[in-house]
Amino acid sequence: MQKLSRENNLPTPGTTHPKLGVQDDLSADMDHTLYGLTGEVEDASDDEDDYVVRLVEEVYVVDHCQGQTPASTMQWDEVKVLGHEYLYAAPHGTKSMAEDMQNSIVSDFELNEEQERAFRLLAEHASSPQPVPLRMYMGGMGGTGKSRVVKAIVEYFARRGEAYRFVVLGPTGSVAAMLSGSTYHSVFKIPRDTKSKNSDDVDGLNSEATSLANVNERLHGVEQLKHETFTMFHLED
Ligand SMILES: Nc1ncnc2c1ncn2[C@@H]1O[C@H](COP(=O)(O)OP(=O)(O)OP(=O)(O)O)[C@@H](O)[C@H]1O
Repeated sequence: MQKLSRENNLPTPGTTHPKLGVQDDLSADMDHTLYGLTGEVEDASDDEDDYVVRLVEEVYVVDHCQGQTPASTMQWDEVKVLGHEYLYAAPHGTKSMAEDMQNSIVSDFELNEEQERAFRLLAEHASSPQPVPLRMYMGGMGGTGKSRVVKAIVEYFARRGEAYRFVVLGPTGSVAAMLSGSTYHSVFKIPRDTKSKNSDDVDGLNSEATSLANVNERLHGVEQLKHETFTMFHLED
C-alpha cells in the first residue's frame, strides 16, 4: 500500500505519478482538496497524515497556487490530485502549465515590456475557461513590434496544441503572408462578384448558403481572429 503524507515526497507538479494501485482509506479532510479522481475515495482513517487514495488510473498532482513550488514543500491545502483524464478533458490545461509556457515564449521572443503586456493579456484570455469576448486594439507606429506579439501568440497556441483556435487575417495576400495568415476574402469566402445577389437568383443564393456553410466549417473551433492591422474579434460576436 502506498500512502501520501506530508512526509512523503510528492511527484513534481506537472509530472505523472506512477499507478498507486488499489488503496484503502482516506482522511475525510482530504475530500475538499481532491477532485477528478478516476477511482473511489474512501474514508477509513482517523490519522490526518495518512492520505491514501484508491485509484484505477495514474494521478496527476499540481500545485494550483504556486506552480514552481517544490513538491516536498507543498502544503496539503495547496495540492489537488487529478485523474489523468482531467488533463484531456480540460482544453486549457492547468494554470501553472500555462504560466510556464507564457514565460518561455516571452523569453524566446525577447518581448519588451509593452509587447509582453499585450502578449500576456491575450494569452491569459486564451487560457481562461469561459472568457468574456476580448476586443483588443493593438496600435503603434510601423516597426514597433506588433507583428512580433502576434507571432508570439500564434506560437503560444501552437505549443498548446491549439493552433486551430487562432486565425490571422489580412486584407491582402502580402500582409497575410507576413504573418503566415490568410486573407479575409479567402477565409470568409467573400465573393469577388457580388452582382448576382438578388432574390431572383436562386443559384446565387444557393451558392451564398454553401459559402456560409463552408465558412462555418472552416472556422469550427476558432475562437479568435486577428485582423491585421486593426482589431481582434471574438467569434461569438
Ligand atoms: N522585442 C524585440 N526585440 C528585438 N527586435 C524586435 C522586437 N520586436 C520587434 N522586433 C523587430 O523589429 C522589426 C519590426 O517588428 P514588427 O514587424 O513586429 O513591427 P510592426 O509593428 O508589426 O510593424 P508594421 O506595422 O510595419 O507591420 C522586426 O524586424 C522585428 O523582428
